[in-house]
Amino acid sequence: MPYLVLDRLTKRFGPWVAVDNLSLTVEKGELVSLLGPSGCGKTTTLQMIAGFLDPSAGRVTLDGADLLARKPNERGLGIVFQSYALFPHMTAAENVAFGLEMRGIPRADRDRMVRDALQLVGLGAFGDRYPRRMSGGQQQRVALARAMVIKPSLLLLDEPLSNLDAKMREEMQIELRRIQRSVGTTMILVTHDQAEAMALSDRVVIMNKGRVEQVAAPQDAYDNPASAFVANFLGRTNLLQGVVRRDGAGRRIDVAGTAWPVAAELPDGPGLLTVRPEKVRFVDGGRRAGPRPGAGLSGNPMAVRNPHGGRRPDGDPPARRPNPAGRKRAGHARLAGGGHARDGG
Ligand SMILES: Nc1ncnc2c1ncn2[C@@H]1O[C@H](COP(=O)(O)OP(=O)(O)OP(=O)(O)O)[C@@H](O)[C@H]1O
Repeated sequence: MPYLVLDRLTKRFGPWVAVDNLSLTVEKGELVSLLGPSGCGKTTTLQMIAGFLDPSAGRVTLDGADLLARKPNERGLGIVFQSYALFPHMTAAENVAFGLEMRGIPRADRDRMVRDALQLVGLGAFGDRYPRRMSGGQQQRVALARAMVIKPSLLLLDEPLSNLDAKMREEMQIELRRIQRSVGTTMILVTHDQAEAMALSDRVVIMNKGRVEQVAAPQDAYDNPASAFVANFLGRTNLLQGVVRRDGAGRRIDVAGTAWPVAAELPDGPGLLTVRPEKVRFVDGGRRAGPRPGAGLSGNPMAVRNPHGGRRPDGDPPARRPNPAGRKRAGHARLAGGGHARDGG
């Protein structure tokens, strides 16, 4: 049974639907990111899990129990926000200890737990330091220690690294992943940063206008985007219009006279071929013109979606190696490079 289940979760603010029928399951120990542009409903989803917002419809269960029936402070969740929200008049250790005190944990246990938590986030020597004398990254580590010290059944992270400079953010990403792996805490991370989600997550939930576009492992979402939105949102791509149909060799998409193999489930009709710029190699009449000897239009993560129909069903990935021979292949490279590529060759 999945550990966390969001079942058709919906949040309306008046007529505005911020989260629309969102369903998701998360396994114990997973780190899943909610990723999407500003306003797509990531924080609203997190706040419904945390209990700060009541859903308009839907259910949330954690380890089989109905989470919505519990008050926020009875849910056993850890939460880390973008702003570290530390008490400025308390040392790092006192900040971490605060939640334990509230829970009535005896002093001796508390001291040991605080020490362990600060150690876990690499701040073993900083217990006596006040927040104002710590860097942003260190303050966020204290906030993380404070959330982890209660051994939460689920840790919710809302843009926790977005206040940090680029270098610190990268360090903290590595640190967060290390901590998550070593402790095995189930985590939901809200971020609008594609690279962060790709680097940290077991799976990403790509959201758009309150709805889920795709749930997949990061590389899979990049290689096999379920929609044009996902293809565009995760890195750069060229979207080429074509027509999906079946011919003697199987199902293909015809783009400007060249047929490319695609997943068998795609419906007939208009479709989009996505070609990542880094997968394009140029050739000239079969002679080498690109960086790799003998390479034509190579690689090729590409996915297709019928823009007027449903999404590509999960299952067979798109064909890996389109192989129209010789000049035809070169023609394709020119089409992609000359017509659409922003970074081709
Ligand atoms: N209290 C509220 N009242 C009315 N509308 C709201 C309220 N809270 C959020 N919204 C709207 O719901 C939508 C989703 O907001 P949400 O904060 O969940 O987006 P987000 O994906 O987290 O965006 P960001 O990355 O900018 O934080 C937005 O259009 C927002 O304006």
